[in-house]
Amino acid sequence: MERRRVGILGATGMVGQRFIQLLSNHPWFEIAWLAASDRSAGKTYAEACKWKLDTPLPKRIAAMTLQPNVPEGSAIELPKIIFAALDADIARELEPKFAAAGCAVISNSSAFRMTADVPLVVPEVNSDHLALLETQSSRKDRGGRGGYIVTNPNCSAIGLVLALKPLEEKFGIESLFVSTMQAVSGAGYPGVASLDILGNVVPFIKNEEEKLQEEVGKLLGKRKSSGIELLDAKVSAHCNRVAVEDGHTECVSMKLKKKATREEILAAWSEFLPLQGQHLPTAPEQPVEYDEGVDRPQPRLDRMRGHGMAATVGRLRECTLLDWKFVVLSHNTIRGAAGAAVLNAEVLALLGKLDKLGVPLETFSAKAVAVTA
Ligand SMILES: NC(=O)C1=CN([C@@H]2O[C@H](COP(=O)(O)OP(=O)(O)OC[C@H]3O[C@@H](n4cnc5c(N)ncnc54)[C@H](OP(=O)(O)O)[C@@H]3O)[C@@H](O)[C@H]2O)C=CC1
Ligand SMILES: N[C@@H](CC(=O)OP(=O)(O)O)C(=O)O
Repeated sequence: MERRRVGILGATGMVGQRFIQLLSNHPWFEIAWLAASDRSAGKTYAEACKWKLDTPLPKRIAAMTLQPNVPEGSAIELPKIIFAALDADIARELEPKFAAAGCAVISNSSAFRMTADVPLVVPEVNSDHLALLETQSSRKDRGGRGGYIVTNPNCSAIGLVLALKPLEEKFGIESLFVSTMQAVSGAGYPGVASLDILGNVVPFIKNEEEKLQEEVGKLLGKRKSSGIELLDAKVSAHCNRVAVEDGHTECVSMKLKKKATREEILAAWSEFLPLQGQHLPTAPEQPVEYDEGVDRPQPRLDRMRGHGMAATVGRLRECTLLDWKFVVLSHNTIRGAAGAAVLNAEVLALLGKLDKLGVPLETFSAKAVAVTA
Protein backbone atom coordinates (compact mmCIF):
# COMPACT_ATOMS: atom_id res chain seq x y z
CA MET A 1 0.00 0.00 0.00
CA GLU A 2 1.29 3.47 -0.89
CA ARG A 3 1.93 5.51 2.25
CA ARG A 4 0.02 8.79 2.73
CA ARG A 5 2.12 11.97 2.86
CA VAL A 6 1.87 13.77 6.21
CA GLY A 7 3.22 17.01 7.69
CA ILE A 8 4.16 18.01 11.25
CA LEU A 9 3.58 21.50 12.67
CA GLY A 10 5.68 22.20 15.77
CA ALA A 11 8.06 19.48 14.56
CA THR A 12 11.04 20.58 16.67
CA GLY A 13 9.35 20.48 20.12
CA MET A 14 9.04 17.61 22.62
CA VAL A 15 5.85 16.32 21.03
CA GLY A 16 7.05 17.09 17.49
CA GLN A 17 10.11 14.90 18.09
CA ARG A 18 7.90 12.04 19.28
CA PHE A 19 5.88 12.42 16.06
CA ILE A 20 9.08 12.00 14.08
CA GLN A 21 10.09 8.97 16.11
CA LEU A 22 6.67 7.30 15.75
CA LEU A 23 6.11 8.18 12.09
CA SER A 24 9.58 7.53 10.68
CA ASN A 25 8.85 3.88 9.97
CA HIS A 26 5.07 4.02 9.97
CA PRO A 27 3.48 1.57 7.49
CA TRP A 28 0.63 3.94 6.48
CA PHE A 29 2.14 7.44 6.73
CA GLU A 30 5.26 9.10 5.36
CA ILE A 31 6.71 12.36 6.73
CA ALA A 32 6.84 14.77 3.77
CA TRP A 33 6.66 18.27 5.32
CA LEU A 34 7.90 19.86 8.55
CA ALA A 35 7.39 23.30 10.09
CA ALA A 36 8.11 25.04 13.41
CA SER A 37 8.37 28.74 14.32
CA ASP A 38 9.51 31.49 11.93
CA ARG A 39 12.90 31.27 13.68
CA SER A 40 13.33 27.76 12.29
CA ALA A 41 11.86 28.15 8.78
CA GLY A 42 14.50 27.63 6.07
CA LYS A 43 16.88 25.71 8.39
CA THR A 44 17.43 21.98 8.13
CA TYR A 45 15.71 19.96 10.85
CA ALA A 46 19.12 19.05 12.34
CA GLU A 47 20.06 22.74 12.58
CA ALA A 48 16.74 23.83 14.12
CA CYS A 49 16.07 21.02 16.59
CA LYS A 50 17.71 19.98 19.87
CA TRP A 51 16.95 16.25 19.51
CA LYS A 52 16.16 14.91 22.98
CA LEU A 53 15.04 11.33 22.36
CA ASP A 54 17.08 8.19 22.99
CA THR A 55 16.77 6.89 19.44
CA PRO A 56 18.91 8.50 16.70
CA LEU A 57 17.43 11.31 14.62
CA PRO A 58 16.72 9.65 11.23
CA LYS A 59 19.15 10.94 8.55
CA ARG A 60 16.38 11.66 6.02
CA ILE A 61 14.57 13.87 8.56
CA ALA A 62 17.77 15.62 9.70
CA ALA A 63 18.31 16.84 6.14
CA MET A 64 14.74 18.07 5.54
CA THR A 65 14.19 21.83 5.34
CA LEU A 66 11.62 23.40 7.70
CA GLN A 67 8.85 25.06 5.70
CA PRO A 68 6.89 28.24 6.51
CA ASN A 69 4.21 27.47 9.14
CA VAL A 70 1.30 28.49 6.89
CA PRO A 71 -0.52 26.47 4.20
CA GLU A 72 0.86 28.66 1.39
CA GLY A 73 4.44 29.26 0.29
CA SER A 74 5.98 25.84 0.85
CA ALA A 75 8.72 24.76 -1.51
CA ILE A 76 7.08 21.32 -1.52
CA GLU A 77 3.45 20.27 -1.94
CA LEU A 78 1.50 20.63 1.32
CA PRO A 79 0.34 17.21 2.59
CA LYS A 80 -3.38 16.84 3.32
CA ILE A 81 -2.74 15.30 6.75
CA ILE A 82 -1.13 17.63 9.31
CA PHE A 83 -0.12 16.51 12.80
CA ALA A 84 0.04 19.60 15.02
CA ALA A 85 2.07 20.02 18.24
CA LEU A 86 1.79 23.75 18.91
CA ASP A 87 1.17 25.83 22.02
CA ALA A 88 -2.53 26.56 22.42
CA ASP A 89 -2.32 30.26 21.49
CA ILE A 90 -0.43 29.51 18.29
CA ALA A 91 -2.66 26.54 17.48
CA ARG A 92 -5.74 28.78 17.82
CA GLU A 93 -4.39 30.93 15.01
CA LEU A 94 -2.74 28.35 12.72
CA GLU A 95 -4.82 25.16 12.90
CA PRO A 96 -8.00 26.67 11.34
CA LYS A 97 -5.91 27.95 8.41
CA PHE A 98 -4.74 24.44 7.59
CA ALA A 99 -8.27 23.04 8.01
CA ALA A 100 -9.57 25.77 5.67
CA ALA A 101 -6.90 24.74 3.16
CA GLY A 102 -8.50 21.29 3.08
CA CYS A 103 -6.22 19.50 5.55
CA ALA A 104 -7.12 17.03 8.28
CA VAL A 105 -5.48 18.71 11.27
CA ILE A 106 -4.78 16.13 13.95
CA SER A 107 -4.03 18.30 16.93
CA ASN A 108 -2.44 17.86 20.35
CA SER A 109 -3.28 21.28 21.58
CA SER A 110 -6.00 22.33 24.00
CA ALA A 111 -7.12 25.23 21.75
CA PHE A 112 -10.23 23.55 20.27
CA ARG A 113 -10.73 20.46 22.47
CA MET A 114 -13.92 21.75 24.06
CA THR A 115 -15.35 23.35 20.88
CA ALA A 116 -18.76 21.77 20.32
CA ASP A 117 -18.20 20.36 16.80
CA VAL A 118 -14.54 19.39 17.28
CA PRO A 119 -14.08 15.75 18.26
CA LEU A 120 -11.94 15.17 21.36
CA VAL A 121 -11.01 11.54 20.87
CA VAL A 122 -9.21 8.59 22.41
CA PRO A 123 -9.99 5.77 19.96
CA GLU A 124 -10.51 3.07 22.60
CA VAL A 125 -12.87 5.37 24.52
CA ASN A 126 -15.06 7.42 22.16
CA SER A 127 -14.27 7.01 18.45
CA ASP A 128 -18.03 7.44 17.83
CA HIS A 129 -17.50 11.17 18.60
CA LEU A 130 -15.75 11.43 15.20
CA ALA A 131 -19.25 11.76 13.75
CA LEU A 132 -18.94 15.47 14.70
CA LEU A 133 -16.69 15.82 11.65
CA GLU A 134 -19.61 15.66 9.26
CA THR A 135 -20.87 19.09 10.35
CA GLN A 136 -17.45 20.56 11.00
CA SER A 137 -15.94 19.83 7.58
CA SER A 138 -18.82 21.54 5.80
CA ARG A 139 -18.59 24.71 7.94
CA LYS A 140 -17.99 27.89 5.87
CA ASP A 141 -14.83 28.74 7.82
CA ARG A 142 -13.45 25.32 6.92
CA GLY A 143 -13.28 26.45 3.30
CA GLY A 144 -15.64 23.79 1.94
CA ARG A 145 -12.71 21.57 1.01
CA GLY A 146 -13.29 18.76 3.43
CA GLY A 147 -10.72 19.93 5.99
CA TYR A 148 -11.26 19.61 9.74
CA ILE A 149 -9.65 19.58 13.20
CA VAL A 150 -9.59 16.50 15.43
CA THR A 151 -8.02 16.72 18.88
CA ASN A 152 -6.59 14.38 21.47
CA PRO A 153 -6.84 15.18 25.17
CA ASN A 154 -4.50 16.52 27.79
CA CYS A 155 -1.83 13.94 28.65
CA SER A 156 -3.19 13.26 32.15
CA ALA A 157 -6.76 12.96 30.87
CA ILE A 158 -5.78 10.19 28.42
CA GLY A 159 -4.41 7.74 31.01
CA LEU A 160 -7.31 8.49 33.32
CA VAL A 161 -10.11 7.92 30.79
CA LEU A 162 -8.55 4.69 29.54
CA ALA A 163 -8.82 3.33 33.08
CA LEU A 164 -12.28 4.81 33.64
CA LYS A 165 -14.07 3.94 30.39
CA PRO A 166 -14.67 0.23 31.13
CA LEU A 167 -15.79 1.14 34.66
CA GLU A 168 -18.17 3.84 33.43
CA GLU A 169 -19.67 1.36 30.94
CA LYS A 170 -20.24 -1.38 33.52
CA PHE A 171 -20.90 0.46 36.79
CA GLY A 172 -21.27 4.18 36.07
CA ILE A 173 -19.10 6.85 37.71
CA GLU A 174 -20.67 9.16 40.25
CA SER A 175 -17.65 11.11 41.48
CA LEU A 176 -13.93 11.14 41.08
CA PHE A 177 -10.92 12.53 42.92
CA VAL A 178 -7.55 12.51 41.15
CA SER A 179 -4.10 13.75 42.15
CA THR A 180 -1.40 13.74 39.45
CA MET A 181 2.40 13.51 39.49
CA GLN A 182 3.40 14.85 36.08
CA ALA A 183 6.76 14.43 34.36
CA VAL A 184 8.90 17.41 33.33
CA SER A 185 8.72 16.54 29.60
CA GLY A 186 5.06 17.56 29.86
CA ALA A 187 6.18 21.18 30.07
CA GLY A 188 7.97 21.07 26.70
CA TYR A 189 11.61 22.08 26.15
CA PRO A 190 13.40 23.68 28.01
CA GLY A 191 10.33 23.59 30.27
CA VAL A 192 10.61 23.88 34.05
CA ALA A 193 13.92 25.35 35.30
CA SER A 194 16.18 22.69 36.84
CA LEU A 195 16.54 24.79 40.01
CA ASP A 196 12.76 24.69 40.44
CA ILE A 197 12.28 20.95 40.00
CA LEU A 198 15.42 19.09 41.18
CA GLY A 199 14.73 17.55 44.58
CA ASN A 200 11.33 19.21 44.56
CA VAL A 201 7.59 18.98 43.80
CA VAL A 202 5.71 21.94 42.31
CA PRO A 203 2.01 21.76 43.25
CA PHE A 204 0.79 23.89 40.34
CA ILE A 205 0.54 23.47 36.55
CA LYS A 206 -1.25 26.36 34.86
CA ASN A 207 -4.81 25.51 33.70
CA GLU A 208 -4.12 21.79 34.13
CA GLU A 209 -6.73 20.99 36.78
CA GLU A 210 -9.46 22.78 34.81
CA LYS A 211 -8.52 20.95 31.57
CA LEU A 212 -8.40 17.56 33.25
CA GLN A 213 -11.80 18.05 34.90
CA GLU A 214 -13.64 19.27 31.81
CA GLU A 215 -12.02 16.95 29.26
CA VAL A 216 -12.97 13.82 31.25
CA GLY A 217 -16.60 15.00 31.01
CA LYS A 218 -16.47 15.31 27.21
CA LEU A 219 -14.47 12.10 26.60
CA LEU A 220 -16.84 9.98 28.68
CA GLY A 221 -19.87 11.90 27.41
CA LYS A 222 -22.54 10.48 25.11
CA ARG A 223 -23.00 11.42 21.47
CA LYS A 224 -26.49 12.83 20.82
CA SER A 225 -27.94 14.40 17.67
CA SER A 226 -27.34 17.80 19.30
CA GLY A 227 -23.66 17.11 20.09
CA ILE A 228 -21.86 15.56 23.06
CA GLU A 229 -23.73 15.30 26.36
CA LEU A 230 -21.07 15.63 29.08
CA LEU A 231 -20.65 12.89 31.69
CA ASP A 232 -22.79 13.64 34.70
CA ALA A 233 -20.13 13.10 37.40
CA LYS A 234 -18.26 15.32 39.83
CA VAL A 235 -14.52 15.42 39.12
CA SER A 236 -11.92 17.08 41.36
CA ALA A 237 -8.25 17.22 40.32
CA HIS A 238 -4.94 18.22 41.93
CA CYS A 239 -2.03 18.53 39.46
CA ASN A 240 1.62 18.41 40.52
CA ARG A 241 4.95 18.58 38.66
CA VAL A 242 7.54 16.07 39.86
CA ALA A 243 11.19 15.38 39.00
CA VAL A 244 10.44 12.52 36.60
CA GLU A 245 11.57 12.65 32.95
CA ASP A 246 8.62 10.91 31.24
CA GLY A 247 5.39 9.31 32.47
CA HIS A 248 2.46 10.82 34.35
CA THR A 249 1.25 8.98 37.48
CA GLU A 250 -2.25 9.58 38.90
CA CYS A 251 -3.78 8.51 42.22
CA VAL A 252 -7.53 8.09 41.75
CA SER A 253 -10.46 7.60 44.16
CA MET A 254 -13.92 7.00 42.72
CA LYS A 255 -17.52 6.49 43.71
CA LEU A 256 -19.47 4.20 41.39
CA LYS A 257 -23.20 4.36 40.64
CA LYS A 258 -23.54 0.57 40.94
CA LYS A 259 -21.66 -1.52 43.54
CA ALA A 260 -18.70 -3.45 42.12
CA THR A 261 -16.35 -6.04 43.62
CA ARG A 262 -12.57 -5.96 43.19
CA GLU A 263 -12.82 -8.97 40.84
CA GLU A 264 -15.45 -7.24 38.71
CA ILE A 265 -13.29 -4.12 38.34
CA LEU A 266 -10.21 -6.18 37.42
CA ALA A 267 -12.29 -8.14 34.89
CA ALA A 268 -13.63 -4.90 33.36
CA TRP A 269 -10.04 -3.73 32.76
CA SER A 270 -8.74 -7.01 31.35
CA GLU A 271 -11.77 -7.46 29.05
CA PHE A 272 -11.48 -3.89 27.71
CA LEU A 273 -10.30 -4.56 24.13
CA PRO A 274 -12.34 -2.15 21.99
CA LEU A 275 -9.94 -2.03 19.02
CA GLN A 276 -9.18 -5.74 18.90
CA GLY A 277 -9.15 -7.08 15.33
CA GLN A 278 -8.82 -3.62 13.69
CA HIS A 279 -5.06 -4.08 13.04
CA LEU A 280 -4.15 -0.47 13.76
CA PRO A 281 -0.34 -0.22 13.82
CA THR A 282 -0.13 2.03 16.92
CA ALA A 283 -2.90 0.44 19.02
CA PRO A 284 -1.61 -1.48 22.08
CA GLU A 285 -2.78 -5.08 22.40
CA GLN A 286 -4.02 -4.47 25.94
CA PRO A 287 -4.87 -0.77 26.45
CA VAL A 288 -5.26 -1.09 30.23
CA GLU A 289 -2.77 -3.44 31.93
CA TYR A 290 -3.19 -4.27 35.62
CA ASP A 291 0.00 -4.92 37.62
CA GLU A 292 -0.46 -6.85 40.90
CA GLY A 293 2.86 -5.56 42.36
CA VAL A 294 2.35 -3.76 45.68
CA ASP A 295 4.51 -0.84 44.52
CA ARG A 296 3.44 -0.52 40.87
CA PRO A 297 2.95 1.21 38.50
CA GLN A 298 6.15 3.28 38.42
CA PRO A 299 7.13 5.64 35.59
CA ARG A 300 10.62 4.25 34.95
CA LEU A 301 9.46 0.64 34.94
CA ASP A 302 6.04 0.80 33.32
CA ARG A 303 5.77 3.78 30.94
CA MET A 304 6.88 1.80 27.86
CA ARG A 305 4.26 -0.96 28.17
CA GLY A 306 2.45 -1.45 24.86
CA HIS A 307 5.28 0.53 23.15
CA GLY A 308 4.34 3.50 25.35
CA MET A 309 0.64 3.26 24.39
CA ALA A 310 -0.78 1.24 27.31
CA ALA A 311 -2.04 2.67 30.59
CA THR A 312 -0.82 0.66 33.58
CA VAL A 313 -3.10 0.43 36.61
CA GLY A 314 -2.26 -0.96 40.03
CA ARG A 315 -2.97 -0.81 43.77
CA LEU A 316 -6.73 -1.28 43.43
CA ARG A 317 -8.10 -1.19 46.97
CA GLU A 318 -11.11 0.03 48.93
CA CYS A 319 -11.32 3.74 49.64
CA THR A 320 -12.53 4.92 53.03
CA LEU A 321 -14.01 8.11 51.53
CA LEU A 322 -15.35 6.94 48.15
CA ASP A 323 -15.71 3.30 46.94
CA TRP A 324 -12.39 2.31 45.32
CA LYS A 325 -8.95 3.78 44.72
CA PHE A 326 -6.11 2.90 42.33
CA VAL A 327 -3.02 4.30 40.58
CA VAL A 328 -2.74 4.78 36.80
CA LEU A 329 0.38 5.59 34.80
CA SER A 330 0.84 6.48 31.12
CA HIS A 331 3.62 7.87 28.93
CA ASN A 332 2.84 11.57 28.50
CA THR A 333 4.52 12.28 25.15
CA ILE A 334 3.60 8.91 23.54
CA ARG A 335 0.15 7.78 24.81
CA GLY A 336 -0.51 11.30 26.12
CA ALA A 337 0.40 13.18 22.94
CA ALA A 338 2.05 12.08 19.68
CA GLY A 339 1.05 8.39 19.88
CA ALA A 340 -2.53 9.40 20.66
CA ALA A 341 -2.65 11.61 17.56
CA VAL A 342 -1.13 8.93 15.33
CA LEU A 343 -3.72 6.44 16.59
CA ASN A 344 -6.46 9.01 15.86
CA ALA A 345 -5.11 9.29 12.30
CA GLU A 346 -5.12 5.51 11.90
CA VAL A 347 -8.79 5.39 12.95
CA LEU A 348 -9.60 8.24 10.54
CA ALA A 349 -7.90 6.27 7.75
CA LEU A 350 -9.87 3.16 8.67
CA LEU A 351 -13.13 5.14 8.58
CA GLY A 352 -12.30 6.67 5.16
CA LYS A 353 -12.12 10.18 6.65
CA LEU A 354 -8.71 10.87 5.11
CA ASP A 355 -9.98 10.25 1.59
CA LYS A 356 -11.85 13.41 0.52
CA LEU A 357 -9.43 16.08 1.70
CA GLY A 358 -8.48 19.21 -0.26
CA VAL A 359 -11.14 18.94 -2.96
CA PRO A 360 -14.08 21.37 -2.98
CA LEU A 361 -17.12 19.59 -1.52
CA GLU A 362 -19.29 20.51 -4.56
CA THR A 363 -16.96 18.52 -6.79
CA PHE A 364 -17.72 15.49 -4.68
CA SER A 365 -21.48 15.94 -4.73
CA ALA A 366 -21.37 16.58 -8.51
CA LYS A 367 -19.33 13.41 -8.98
CA ALA A 368 -21.75 11.46 -6.80
CA VAL A 369 -24.68 12.68 -8.96
CA ALA A 370 -22.81 11.77 -12.13
CA VAL A 371 -22.21 8.26 -10.87
CA THR A 372 -25.80 7.63 -9.82
CA ALA A 373 -27.34 9.28 -12.93
N1 LIG B 1 4.69 17.60 26.27
C1 LIG B 1 3.62 16.89 26.57
O1 LIG B 1 3.62 15.90 27.34
C2 LIG B 1 2.32 17.24 25.93
C3 LIG B 1 2.16 18.39 25.16
N2 LIG B 1 0.95 18.64 24.61
C4 LIG B 1 0.71 19.87 23.82
O2 LIG B 1 1.42 19.81 22.57
C5 LIG B 1 1.81 21.11 22.19
C6 LIG B 1 3.34 21.14 21.99
O3 LIG B 1 3.98 20.85 23.21
P1 LIG B 1 5.55 20.60 23.33
O4 LIG B 1 6.05 19.82 22.17
O5 LIG B 1 5.74 20.05 24.70
O6 LIG B 1 6.12 22.12 23.23
P2 LIG B 1 7.59 22.63 22.89
O7 LIG B 1 7.71 23.94 23.55
O8 LIG B 1 8.61 21.58 23.21
O9 LIG B 1 7.56 22.83 21.28
C7 LIG B 1 6.86 23.87 20.67
C8 LIG B 1 6.91 23.76 19.15
O10 LIG B 1 6.14 24.84 18.59
C9 LIG B 1 6.97 25.60 17.70
N3 LIG B 1 6.60 27.02 17.74
C10 LIG B 1 6.88 27.94 18.72
N4 LIG B 1 6.37 29.15 18.38
C11 LIG B 1 5.75 28.98 17.17
C12 LIG B 1 5.05 29.87 16.30
N5 LIG B 1 4.84 31.15 16.63
N6 LIG B 1 4.55 29.37 15.15
C13 LIG B 1 4.72 28.08 14.81
N7 LIG B 1 5.40 27.19 15.60
C14 LIG B 1 5.90 27.63 16.77
C15 LIG B 1 8.39 25.39 18.20
O11 LIG B 1 9.29 25.66 17.14
P3 LIG B 1 10.78 26.29 17.34
O12 LIG B 1 11.69 25.13 17.66
O13 LIG B 1 11.08 26.87 16.01
O14 LIG B 1 10.69 27.29 18.43
C16 LIG B 1 8.32 23.90 18.57
O15 LIG B 1 8.40 23.13 17.40
C17 LIG B 1 1.31 22.05 23.27
O16 LIG B 1 0.02 22.53 22.96
C18 LIG B 1 1.22 21.16 24.48
O17 LIG B 1 0.33 21.70 25.41
C19 LIG B 1 -0.06 17.76 24.76
C20 LIG B 1 0.05 16.64 25.52
C21 LIG B 1 1.27 16.32 26.17
N1 LIG C 1 0.30 20.49 30.64
C1 LIG C 1 0.73 19.10 30.46
C2 LIG C 1 1.10 18.84 29.06
C3 LIG C 1 0.26 19.59 28.10
O1 LIG C 1 0.80 20.18 27.24
O2 LIG C 1 -1.05 19.58 28.29
P1 LIG C 1 -2.10 20.21 27.25
O3 LIG C 1 -1.94 19.42 25.98
O4 LIG C 1 -3.42 20.03 27.86
O5 LIG C 1 -1.76 21.65 27.06
C4 LIG C 1 1.88 18.81 31.38
O6 LIG C 1 2.41 19.75 31.82
O7 LIG C 1 2.25 17.70 31.65
